[in-house]
This record gives sequence, C-alpha cells and structure tokens, in this order.
Amino acid sequence: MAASGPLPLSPSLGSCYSSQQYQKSAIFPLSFHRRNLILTSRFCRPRRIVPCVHRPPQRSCYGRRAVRAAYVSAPASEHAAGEDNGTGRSGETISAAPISSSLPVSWGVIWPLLSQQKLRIVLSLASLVGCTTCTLAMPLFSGKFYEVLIGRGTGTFWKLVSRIATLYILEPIFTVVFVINMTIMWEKVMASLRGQIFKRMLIQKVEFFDQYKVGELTGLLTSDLGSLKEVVSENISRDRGLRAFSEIFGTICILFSLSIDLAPVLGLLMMSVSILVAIFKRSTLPVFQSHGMIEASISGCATETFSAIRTVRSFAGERRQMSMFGNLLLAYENSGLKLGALKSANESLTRMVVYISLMALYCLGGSKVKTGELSVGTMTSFIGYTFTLTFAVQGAVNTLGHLRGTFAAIERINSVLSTAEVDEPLAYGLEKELKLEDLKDDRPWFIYKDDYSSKINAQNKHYMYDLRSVTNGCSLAWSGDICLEDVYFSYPLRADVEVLNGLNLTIKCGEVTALVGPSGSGKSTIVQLLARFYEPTKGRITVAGEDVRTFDKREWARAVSVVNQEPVLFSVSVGENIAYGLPDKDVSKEDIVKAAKAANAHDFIISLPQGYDTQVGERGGLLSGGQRQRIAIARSLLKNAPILILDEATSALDAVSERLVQEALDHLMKGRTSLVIAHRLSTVQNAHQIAVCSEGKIAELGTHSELVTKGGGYASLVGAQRLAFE
Ligand SMILES: Nc1ncnc2c1ncn2[C@@H]1O[C@H](COP(=O)(O)OP(=O)(O)OP(=O)(O)O)[C@@H](O)[C@H]1O
Repeated sequence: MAASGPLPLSPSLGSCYSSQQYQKSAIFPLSFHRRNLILTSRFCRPRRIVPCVHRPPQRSCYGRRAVRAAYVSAPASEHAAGEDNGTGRSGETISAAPISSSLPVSWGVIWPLLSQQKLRIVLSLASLVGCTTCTLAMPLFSGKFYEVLIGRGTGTFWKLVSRIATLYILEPIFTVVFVINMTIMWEKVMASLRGQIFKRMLIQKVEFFDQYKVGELTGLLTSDLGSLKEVVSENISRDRGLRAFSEIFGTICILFSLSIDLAPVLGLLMMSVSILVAIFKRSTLPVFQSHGMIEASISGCATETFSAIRTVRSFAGERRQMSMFGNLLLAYENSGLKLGALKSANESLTRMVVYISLMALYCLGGSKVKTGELSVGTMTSFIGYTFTLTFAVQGAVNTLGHLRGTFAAIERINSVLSTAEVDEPLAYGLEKELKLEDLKDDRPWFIYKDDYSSKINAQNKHYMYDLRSVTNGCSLAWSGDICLEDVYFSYPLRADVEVLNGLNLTIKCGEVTALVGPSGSGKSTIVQLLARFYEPTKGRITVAGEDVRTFDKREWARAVSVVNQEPVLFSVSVGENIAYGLPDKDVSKEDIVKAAKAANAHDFIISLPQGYDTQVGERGGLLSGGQRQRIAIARSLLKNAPILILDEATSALDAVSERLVQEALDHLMKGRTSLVIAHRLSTVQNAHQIAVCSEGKIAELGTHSELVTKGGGYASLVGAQRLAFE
C-alpha cells in the first residue's frame, strides 16, 4: 500500500489556518474541581502510581526480527525480577535509569532563569540602594532642619531645603527604576517557569491526568504559580519586601551610629515585633491554609456547576448546587472571620509595641535632650526613624506572611509534579523535534527550552539511536499488519484489576476489523493501547513485526487517528478545528475545504454565519453531534494517518446524521487499516473480520457469516439485537 494518503496537501495559500493562529485564539475550557478539603491533602501526598522502568529489548517468540533496544516502559516488578514477560521472550538488558525527578520549582530552576537577567538584577539592586538611602536620609535631614530652625544647626536654611528637595526628587526616580526592573525581571522569570511547568504537565503519562482533576492542575498553573509571581509584584512598593528589609537594616545601623544609648530601645521594639510575628506565623498557618482550600473549593464548585449546566438543568439540580455553593460560602466566611480576628489581634499588638517603644523614647530621649546629652535634631531624627522602622517591620511581616503562602503553593506544585512520571517516549520525541526545528524568534521559545528537558535528552542519548527503526512508524503502518501479541493490561490506578488477559489480535493492513462485545469487556482499552495512551503490562503491540514501543510517541501519534463517540473540539473556529489535524503546520484553506468536503461537512459549514470562521463554542457545544463528528472526521482526513480507529463513532447520531457521517467514514477508511468498535452490529457486518471481545480476550474471530454460522457469542448478540429491533 502506498504511503501517500488520499488527501495530499496543496501548498499554503494566502488564507490558511495555522497552529499559531489557533494558539492565539484558543480559549481552553478550564474546570476546577477541588471539591473538598481532602482533595488538597491529596496534593501533599499524591498517590504513587505503578513505577516505570525501561525494560530491556525483547526477542520475539513469534520468530520475527528482535527489537535491538526498544524504548519500553513496564512495571518495576517485572523489570526488577529480570524475567521474561510470560511469553517466553527475553532480551539483553539495555536499560536507562529513570530520570531523577527534580523539583519543578526550586532555586536550582529559578536561578538559571534569573541569571539571564543579570543587568536587570544589578540595576534593581543599585536602585534599591539608591531609594533606601534617600528614604533613610530623610529623618536625618529633618533633624538637621529643626536644628537650623531653632538656630543651633550648622548649614544655611536654603542649602538644607535644597538638599531635602534633591532627596525628594531622587527617591521617586530610584523607586521607578527599581520597580520597573524588578517587574520586568520577574515577569520574564515567571513566564519561563509557567511555560516549563505547563510543558512538564503536558508530557506526563496519561495516568497522571486520570489521577488529578483538571481543576487541580490548572490551579497549580494559575493560583499557585500566581502566588509565586506576587512575591515580587505585591512586594515592590515602599515598606514591602526587599525595601522593607533594607530599611530595617539601614535604620538600625543609623540609630546605633546616632546614639548608642537610645538605639537599644528601638532594638527592643524590633525584638518584640519579631517575636509577635513568629507567634502570628504559627497561629495563623492552619487558618490561612484552610481559607485557601475553601477558596479553591468554591472555584471548583462553580466551575463544575457551569460546565455541567445541562445535567444540572435536566435533573433540576439548581437547589442542590446552590446549597453546596452556600455551604462552601459559609465555611469561607467562618475561616475569613477567624483569619481577620487573628490579623487584627496581631496588628493591634504590633501597634502597642510601637507605642510603648515611642513612649520609652520620649521619656528617655526627652530627658537626655533636657540634660543636653542629646540634640533636639537627633531626637527628631529618632522619632522619624521609629516610624520608618514601624512601617518597615510591618511591611516585612506582611511579606513574610505572603512568603508563607507562597511556600505552601510551591510545595503543592512540587509534590504533584516531582513524584509524577514523565511519559519519556513522548518527551523524547518532543525534544528531538524541537532540537531539529529552527525555533523562530516569534515563537515563545522559552516554553520549549528547560533544564529538565535537556536532562531527558542527555539521559536518552546513549541508547536513543537504537530507538529508531529502519523506517519511520507511519510508513511501516501503511504497509504492515498490527498485532496485539499476548497483551495483558491493567489501568495504573486500578493495578489489581486485569482488563486484558493475554489478548491476541491481528488487525490486517488496509482492511476493516470490527471489535464487538459486551460492555466492559475491554474494547476501548484496546483503543487506548493502540493509541499508546497506556502501554501493555505484558505482551506487545507490533506494526509490520516491529514493536510499537520503538517509536517515540509523537511519531506514533501521527500514525494513528481516533474518532470516537464524543469528539472534542477546541473553542476556536471550524477551520482551525479542522486544521488541528496537522497542528504544527500552516494548513491552507484549500486543504481544509477539501477535507471538509470529503467528510460531508462543507455544506453545513458554509451555511454557518461565518462559514469556516464560525466559532464552535466550548468543546464544540454550538454545533450538533453529527456536525461535530463530521468536523472530527475532516480533521482526521487532514491528518491522513495510516491507522484509523472508530470507537462508536456513529452511535450517538440520528438516522440522517448517521448516514452522512457513515459516508464520510467510508471515505476516511479507504486504504487505511481500520479498527471499528460498534455496539450496533449492523454497522460492522461488512467488515473484513469481526473480533468478539469477552473478558479481556478475543473469544471469536471471523466474518459476519462465519460467526453467525458458528452459533457462538456473536450469533447470540446478533439474535438479541434482531429481537430488540422486532
Ligand atoms: N481509566 C481507567 N482507569 C481504570 N479503569 C478503567 C479505566 N477505563 C476503563 N476502565 C475499566 O476497564 C474495564 C474495560 O473498560 P472498557 O472501556 O475498555 O470497556 P468497553 O468494552 O469499551 O465498554 P463499553 O462498550 O461500555 O464502552 C472496565 O471495567 C472499566 O471500568
């Protein structure tokens, strides 16, 4: 069979739909499902999924060429035992140690990003010194000003005023330079960090997405990383963050240089405030955490309600949703009140300490002024510094409080991602492509490059050359059968339940194989394995005799196209959804129209208000099921993959839509290796072969007439459907 498909691409014309265009306009539906507090504790102790190791290459007992060094993931137990996989196969032990799981947010990750901004760091620090010096010089000049007013000072009045004016001009200038540089530097660091974490999530194994809810993951990217971003954005004003700490340090130094007697009074103030801060920190930590968790639950409840609005409506569930939301609001209110009470107690305590210190200063300092030991100017400066110190200490307390929340957020991100397992055959494929590709300037390059990815590359370098087969996955798939050889499988999150038990099936090249069987027998699981969302626990899947695990997953993804019952469209235009068939290419409008015509979708698309530019809504909700299905088929036509999997692709459609979609599918199946799953047996009776799946195995295999004649499980299924029809 030729490697070319029925839909060759024509050169890009003026009007095209690109992945960049798609990225710009895509508004991904985000849902947030942190429903209760227990969920957040899951963040801290994520469930350990079955660990992954790279299994050695295997020699086939079926007499085919052995894979030299397959890139294989399998459960640790199997690897550790060093045994064959139950099929009599064994192999040389070329394996790579798992990539050490590094923390996604750590100083080791942030520092390389910061070090790209050296000039800005220097500018920020220089301007910080500048504005702090100006701020700290002000009380000193106020003291001198009073001295001059009462006729005891040295300089002239106007000279002093002009110096004070210079300070007032310089301080805001330094502040602007400081704020601008800090902001730009941190924005760049955060953009890179967020991009890296998004990428790291994207390359996790599929079970990672089974384990965590979408809302939990988006929460890490938005609110938790947002908290890290605020470390700078919320702490660059005066009396916050670095400025507060530098003012505290500078003030104490100046006070000691002004009067060694009075400085300890303010030192006492500092000590008292610090102790109070420590007590505050300890006492508010649980309240602070639970407040944050309830806030996340509120968001999760609202997201879940609105994303399932049709289900809520159809069950008249509004009252229940309102009551759930209301209970969360009450809990939020209660924790907010507790938090407020603790904050106000701390605030008053801090003020009381300041007032006590000021009183001590008035008494002690005042008496020293009276006896002539201290000048009025110095006393005035001391009062000014007391306020500077007060505000700076309070700002520092706020910053520390904020940092506490940030550390909790970082801990959440790290605990989720550092224990999760990267899908290495996917990560490797991605890195390889990015390396080959000339990343253009206009691309957000920082999202592609990170330290973790280079680790993946370095790790895999020594044996990745073996990963390549003689030819690429797609061309093999155009010409060879696909075999599931003694495949065993259990889902990682339910490792004790064996869904497939030694399943054998050959899907013939260029032919249609139908998969039927009772619900729960494992049909969709076979699809997931063929698409390599998961890997078999035992056994293997081959294409033209080659273990599919020898292809990186991006390469394999181009060989397989899946159309299922509920195709997911992105909330962009119809044209962009079809163009997603080739997500990394600029697809011409001509090709999109061609694919749409072949998928019986063109007529309805041009009748839409903006034709191919019509927005399809969230998950394609503004289109009918049949229309969504035909767009998905057009997308697959454009993708032009040699292997096609139709998982109940027409089961949700009415008779008219089904006919249109079936015609489109017939077109799509032409010349491809197709696996069709259907409950309605009438849709598969013309398949070249029908496999009956039962209890994780293929129980019967043959053509429709052979199986009916055989009088086994298939024949009774046919009989049952006939009866139901009559
Ligand atoms: N992600 C998952 N994690 C854990 N178990 C799963 C997962 N997906 C499916 N299962 C379980 O695997 C078994 C087989 O499911 P599968 O979806 O393959 O059946 P099926 O034959 O396609 O059923 P149907 O015809 O109803 O779609 C079921 O018991 C199901 O509960």
